Amino acid sequence: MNTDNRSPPDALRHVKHILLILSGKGGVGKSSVTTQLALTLAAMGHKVGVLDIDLTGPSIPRMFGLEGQSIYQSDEGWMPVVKFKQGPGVLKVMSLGFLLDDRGSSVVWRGPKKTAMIKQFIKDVVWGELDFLLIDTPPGTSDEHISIAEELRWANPDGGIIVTTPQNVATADVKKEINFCRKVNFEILGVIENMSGFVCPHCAECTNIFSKGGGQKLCEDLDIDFLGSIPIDPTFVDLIENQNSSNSNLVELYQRQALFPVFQAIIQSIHQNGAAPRVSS
Ligand SMILES: Nc1ncnc2c1ncn2[C@@H]1O[C@H](COP(=O)(O)OP(=O)(O)OP(=O)(O)O)[C@@H](O)[C@H]1O
Ligand code: SF4
Repeated sequence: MNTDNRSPPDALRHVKHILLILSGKGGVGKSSVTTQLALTLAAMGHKVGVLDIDLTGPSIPRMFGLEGQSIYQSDEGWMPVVKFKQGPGVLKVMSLGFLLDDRGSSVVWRGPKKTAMIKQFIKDVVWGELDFLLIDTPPGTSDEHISIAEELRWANPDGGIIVTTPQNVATADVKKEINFCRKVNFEILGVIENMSGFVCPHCAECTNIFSKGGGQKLCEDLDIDFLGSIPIDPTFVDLIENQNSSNSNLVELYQRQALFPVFQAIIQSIHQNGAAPRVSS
């Protein structure tokens, strides 16, 4: 186990990119965006890990249809749950949700216990080789954020992706998230505007329910990248809500959804923002 706090933890030595998914407010679709980014990357043939550090309301197991799964602890550490493996594409998931006995309840923990758990999540999960590790954080800036910033200090993460909705785009919450990234020296990879318009299931026409262009304007004003907007897509909700743990062809199902090309474009703009891999292959 890693004891030198000036070098990246051993568990992250073979991880090429580390991205944090952040949001100023709850319910804007941060976990959905994390899930969709992971599925898109896996469908593109990447090795992907998802780490859910939302300790008070871990929703990632439900999003991947993995509720009820338990974690195997080897001599090296916790083995993440493998959701998908096909060709070069792999998707592994780790969440506090897998470690809770009563899966319906959320956890009320004080700062030191949260810090200890995040430390373990960063140091003790056996990811192996990954192209991307996506870290789903709780909304706002909380103890978990401070701890993750501290734990990743020597791991050189690529940076944070901020998820917002058109209604929340210009609010103080988003700006607080941006300030947090700047304070802890996380690169801001850009902003994703979620629930931006509604795609009609009948004719696929996109109607802008709220005003459009706020995310782009905010990014221009603050000199950060706008990564793209994601419409409300009822077919995606069906996919997430109706899957179960035996559904191993989730990635193929996902590729057929209207949102797949949207996420491919977002990943392309993340690439264009150009963080070099942390490790060479
Ligand atoms: N683009 C979208 N189209 C349709 N439904 C969506 C979309 N994005 C998110 N949702 C739905 O909105 C709800 C909230 O999303 P999600 O749980 O991802 O939000 P969150 O920001 O992670 O919330 P939390 O505050 O719990 O962390 C979920 O039911 C999800 O299925
Ligand atoms: S967008 Fe077109 S098909 Fe969809 S509900 Fe409106 S009128 Fe009907």
